[in-house]
Amino acid sequence: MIAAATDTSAVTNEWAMTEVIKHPGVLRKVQEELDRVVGTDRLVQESDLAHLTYLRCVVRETFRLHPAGPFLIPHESTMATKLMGYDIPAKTRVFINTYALGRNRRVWDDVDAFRPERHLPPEGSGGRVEISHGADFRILPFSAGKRRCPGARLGVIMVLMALATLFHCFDWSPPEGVRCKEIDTEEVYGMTMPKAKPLVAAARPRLAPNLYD
Ligand code: HEM
Repeated sequence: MIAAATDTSAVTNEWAMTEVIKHPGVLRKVQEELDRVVGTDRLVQESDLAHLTYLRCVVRETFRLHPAGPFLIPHESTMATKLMGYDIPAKTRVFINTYALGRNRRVWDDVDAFRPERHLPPEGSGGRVEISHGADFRILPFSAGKRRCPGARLGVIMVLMALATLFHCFDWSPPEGVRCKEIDTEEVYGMTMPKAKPLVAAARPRLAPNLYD
């Protein structure tokens, strides 16, 4: 339970930080939105999160490219079934490849590009960006159905809150001598899919000093 809650959130945060720092244009848009929604004279609160549309797109895009659970938890079919022409006998061990789902060229264009804008709801629709699978099941960061992650709502809040605070309070850049586009995105497969090498980045405060007390 503790690993299911902490490792998944930490891995997601590190991937989101990596992709945003690698793409300074995205960082600028995230910070513009934070300054517009939160302002610069207070810290982010949980009630702000629903209004951070672009940051929600960043998290959804992070889940598309770097799902914390690349093969979910193995499941077993309880009865024989047919799926897209394939016979699946009862008691078959089933793995759901969420990594491939997020990079499926029949579903997504420009699959390797980190482009949060692709998740923006149509202009004027007032739609909220769904971070879980939503109605279209095009990503499955928390799985779906009866064995779906029971901590999904909390997980989304934890990830959004951490990222919003880190991007609101600090400017971020790669360490001296490294260019943004050189930040590596090598991953390691396992129960979760962390970065192969931890992200190293420099933080500079961007709010008034009294907010850091
Ligand atoms: C960003 C954060 C999180 C992500 C991406 C995530 C993702 C997942 C995924 C993919 C599964 C497997 C579901 C399946 O295979 O069908 C899972 C299961 C689970 N998660 Fe999460 N999770 C997150 C946060 C949390 C939190 C905060 C908690 C608890 C407070 C939690 C508790 C669990 C538990 C108990 C299971 C096992 C459920 C079962 O087997 O029935 N998770 N999670």
